[in-house]
Amino acid sequence: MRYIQVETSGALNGSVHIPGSKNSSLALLAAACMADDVVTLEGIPAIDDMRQIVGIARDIGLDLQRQDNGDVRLDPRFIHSATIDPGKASAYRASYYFAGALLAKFGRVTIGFPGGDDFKSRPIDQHIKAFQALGATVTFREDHYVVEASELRGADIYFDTISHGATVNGMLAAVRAKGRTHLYHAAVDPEVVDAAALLNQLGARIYGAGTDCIRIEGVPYLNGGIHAVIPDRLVAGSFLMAVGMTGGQVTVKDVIPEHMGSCIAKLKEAGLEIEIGENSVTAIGSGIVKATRIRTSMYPGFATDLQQPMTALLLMAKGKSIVTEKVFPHRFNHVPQLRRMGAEIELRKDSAFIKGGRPLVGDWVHATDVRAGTCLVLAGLVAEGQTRITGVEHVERGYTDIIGSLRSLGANISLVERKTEAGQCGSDCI
Ligand SMILES: CC(=O)N[C@H]1[C@@H](OP(=O)(O)OP(=O)(O)OC[C@H]2O[C@@H](n3ccc(=O)[nH]c3=O)[C@H](O)[C@@H]2O)O[C@H](CO)[C@@H](O)[C@@H]1O
Ligand SMILES: C=C(OP(=O)(O)O)C(=O)O
Repeated sequence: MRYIQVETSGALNGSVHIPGSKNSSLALLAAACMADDVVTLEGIPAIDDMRQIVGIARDIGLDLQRQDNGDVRLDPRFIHSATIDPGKASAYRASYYFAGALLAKFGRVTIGFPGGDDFKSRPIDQHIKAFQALGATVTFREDHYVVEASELRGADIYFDTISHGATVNGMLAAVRAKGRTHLYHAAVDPEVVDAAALLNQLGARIYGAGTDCIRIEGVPYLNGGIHAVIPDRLVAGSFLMAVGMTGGQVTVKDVIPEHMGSCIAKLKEAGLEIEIGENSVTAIGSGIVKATRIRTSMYPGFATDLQQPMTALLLMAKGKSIVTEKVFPHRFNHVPQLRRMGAEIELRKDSAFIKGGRPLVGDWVHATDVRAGTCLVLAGLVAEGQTRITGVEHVERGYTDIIGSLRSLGANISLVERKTEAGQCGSDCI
C-alpha cells in the first residue's frame, strides 16, 4: 500500500525549480511522431503518463530514449504500426494526440478511448469533428475507434466549444493535409502555442496559435529538430497556493510568469504578496487568507486544474468563498475528502460554497485525480495531526517529485510504501 503522509507543517520557505509542462509534453511527444527525422525534446518531466507513452512507442516502433542529460530523443523513422492498444490509450488522457498525429502521417489510426482524470463527462466530439472536416471517416468500436482518410484536405473548422485537446489535435491532423485549414474558436492556451512552436520548428506552417483563429498551410513532410517544453504553470501555481496556506516565502523558478496571470491575480485577491521576476514568481504568505470567488474558464481565465488546490487555500479564509467550476462542472471529487478533514463546503450545481476558517484535522483521504491529490496535500500541511492520502498514482500523473519539492521548502511530508503481504515487512518503509 502506498500513501502520502503529511503532517502539520510550519511556514514554507525557499525556492523550487518548476519542471516542463505535463500537458504540453504529452502533445509534443505525439507530435514528434509526425516528423521524418529525429526530434529531441528538452525538459520533458518524468511523470507517470510518460510510462504509458514509452509502452505505446515500443508497440508502434517509435524509438524513444531518455538521454543522460535528461533530454528525450525520438526517432519516428521506423514507426511500423498505427494501432494503439486500447489499454494503453485509456491509461491517460492525452493518448488522443496519437490519433491526430498518426492520422496525419499514415492516413489511418486505430486507437482506444482516452482515460485520464474522471470528471464524469469528457467528450471527444470536437476532435472527431476536426478529423471529419479534414476528410477522415471515423468508426467507433467497443473499446477503440478507427480514423482513416485516403487524403486529408484543408478545411474551415468551427469548434462548438473551446477545447485545448481538440485544438491541438485539429492542428496535428491539418499540418500535413493538402491545402489550407482554419481552426476557429480555438483554445489559446500556452500549451497550444508550444505544440505549434515545435511543429513550425520541424517545418510546419502554422500561423496564429495563441489566438482564437489558427491558420495551417499543409506541408508534405516534417524535418527533425530540437525543442524545449514550456514550464508547468499548474505545478507552479500549486506551490504558490501552498505558501498561501502555511505562510512563508516561496519562489517558483524557471517559469514564464505571463502564463500565470489569472492565478497570480487571484492569489493577490486572496491576500498573498506576489513578486514577479523575469522567470520566477515569489509568493509571500502571512498565513491570513481573504475569502474570494473563483470561476474557472479556459485560458487565460482561471484554470480548472488550479481549482482544487485553490479550494484548499480558501479553506483558510474566514468568511464565505464560492468556487464555480465552468470547464468540468463535476470536478468536485475532492470535496467529500476535505469534509472528512473538517472542511465546511456545500455543493450546489457547479459551485462549492466554502465556509472558511474551520480547523482541519488529518484523516485517511483518497486522491481521485491529479489536482484532487494536490488539494489534499495542501490541506494536510495545515491540518492537525497526520493526513494520509491514497491514490498516489494520480498525483504521480502530474508531478515529478511533489514530495521532494515540498520537503525542500520545509514541509513535513513523505511517501509511505507499506508491504502488506504475509511474511513481508509490516512497518512503514519511507
Ligand atoms: C492532457 C491535457 O492537456 N489535459 C488538459 C486539457 O484536457 P482536455 O483537452 O481533455 O480538455 P478540453 O480543453 O478539451 O475541455 C474543455 C471543455 O470542452 C469540453 N469538450 C472537450 C472536447 C470535446 O471534444 N468536446 C467537449 O465538449 C470538455 O467537456 C470541457 O468542458 O485541458 C483541460 C482544460 O484546460 C485541462 O483540465 C486538462 O488538464
Ligand atoms: C485533468 C488533468 O489531466 P488529464 O487531462 O491528463 O486527465 C490535469 O492535469 O489536471
